Amino acid sequence: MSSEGVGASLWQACVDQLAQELSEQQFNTWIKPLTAQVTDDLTRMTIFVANRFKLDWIRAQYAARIADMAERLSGQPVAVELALAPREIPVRQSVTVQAVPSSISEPEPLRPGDGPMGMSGMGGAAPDEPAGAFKNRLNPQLTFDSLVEGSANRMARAAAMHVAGTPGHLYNPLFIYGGVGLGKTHLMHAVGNKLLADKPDAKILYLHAEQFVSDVVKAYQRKTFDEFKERYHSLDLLLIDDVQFFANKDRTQEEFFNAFEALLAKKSHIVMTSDTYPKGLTDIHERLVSRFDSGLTVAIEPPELEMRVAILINKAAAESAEMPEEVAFFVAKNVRSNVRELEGALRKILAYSRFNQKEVSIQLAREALRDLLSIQNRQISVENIQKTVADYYKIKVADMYSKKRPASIARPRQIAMYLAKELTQKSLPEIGELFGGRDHTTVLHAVRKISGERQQLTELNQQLHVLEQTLKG
Ligand SMILES: Nc1ncnc2c1ncn2[C@@H]1O[C@H](COP(=O)(O)OP(=O)(O)OP(=O)(O)O)[C@@H](O)[C@H]1O
Repeated sequence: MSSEGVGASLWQACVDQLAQELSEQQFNTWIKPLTAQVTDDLTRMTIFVANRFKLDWIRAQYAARIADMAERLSGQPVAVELALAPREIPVRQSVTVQAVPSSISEPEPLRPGDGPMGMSGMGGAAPDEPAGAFKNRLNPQLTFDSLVEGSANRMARAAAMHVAGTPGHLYNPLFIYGGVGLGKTHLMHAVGNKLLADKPDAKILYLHAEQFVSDVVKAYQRKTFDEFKERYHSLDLLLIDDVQFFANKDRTQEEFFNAFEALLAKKSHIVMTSDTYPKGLTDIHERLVSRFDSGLTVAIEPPELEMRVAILINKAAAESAEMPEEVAFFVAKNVRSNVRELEGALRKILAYSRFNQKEVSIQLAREALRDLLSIQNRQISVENIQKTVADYYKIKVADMYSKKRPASIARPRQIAMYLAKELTQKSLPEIGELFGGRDHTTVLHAVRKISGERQQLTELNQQLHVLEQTLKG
């Protein structure tokens, strides 16, 4: 075992990466106190933890993630063991965690408020948070300043700024919707943080809809509805994330309706997010849906290329790292789905660069992202999209290139064109060529039509999700 040299720098690279991925509070509570020893051949890493409680927590929440990280950085599997720090308890107890793909190893998410959570620190209260203090659950890092503006979020951002500046007036409630990882949560925290900066006494609460459900359940069990009402109805600003989670929860919906009415009556502001626009929500009472829609409803779209580049450059600068523009373009062209994935790619590149002590370049980005790029190269070709879409809608693959125009064929063809634009790097003329030599304007029309309808038609949106998941494997 060695506590210096290449082993130590592997551990340090993991720590650096966790420092970027976790909130400051999570990092300071859980990761900072750890020490580790790594064998010189980098096959085993032993992490020392102060006590059993912490050991269990690290094992459940971080061990597999660290193993995965170490494997990516060193290019070989690293067995991660956890041990009680010898200082406290002399007998060493250890658990072995093998590096496994992160999709499998990712610990079950906790309910917000139960413990530390992901990067944005949603509801992540450390166990030793003082009892009784009013917790607004805002993450101070998620501000307007750190949110890159682009056409994808311009309207939502402007509305959110307005609400933060003059809450209780226009756009109440503000309903923000869009796909995963596009910055809805960030925007909500930004509203809260700005209002808090302007009015430090304002009573603000950010919470995930699931936390509200769990608060209703607790109030039920403990017969504490008066306290519950007191707490929610007295707020100046309620920020509630992912309200689609209220589906089928009648009592929650009733309590939310009451809180909603009480808050609006006293000119408190409500900001909500969801994965779909209000009328697209399923299993939520009509009276609530119509309330959701009674202020301003705005969408956040996936960021376009230039915005993705700007986000990468900004985030790298926030880490005091160099990100040449050509590298940012390379990454932005390859990671197109959402900002969270873009951040993940950036973290991999920076960790890889630090660990290998190499400057960030396209070549380095290619190496750091090789898994991601090989998945893309392997799986998503226009031919693959055509075949998958044809199978899904039960038409012949040949109809993708044919001139036939009945809707039962033309529509799947347009969907396939849309997916080809979304999921591959082909240009419009190239896609047109692969669809039986069609003009690029035909492809552009299809892309615009399907992406517009996707925002309005829940069923189409769901079908596209299924197709995307299938194609991405
Ligand atoms: N325009 C942007 N500028 C900078 N960072 C952004 C931007 N949009 C999103 N992010 C970052 O991307 C990550 C994902 O964003 P966020 O958690 O707000 O997404 P979301 O839309 O709430 O997703 P979900 O529906 O999965 O909760 C966050 O770290 C956020 O800070």
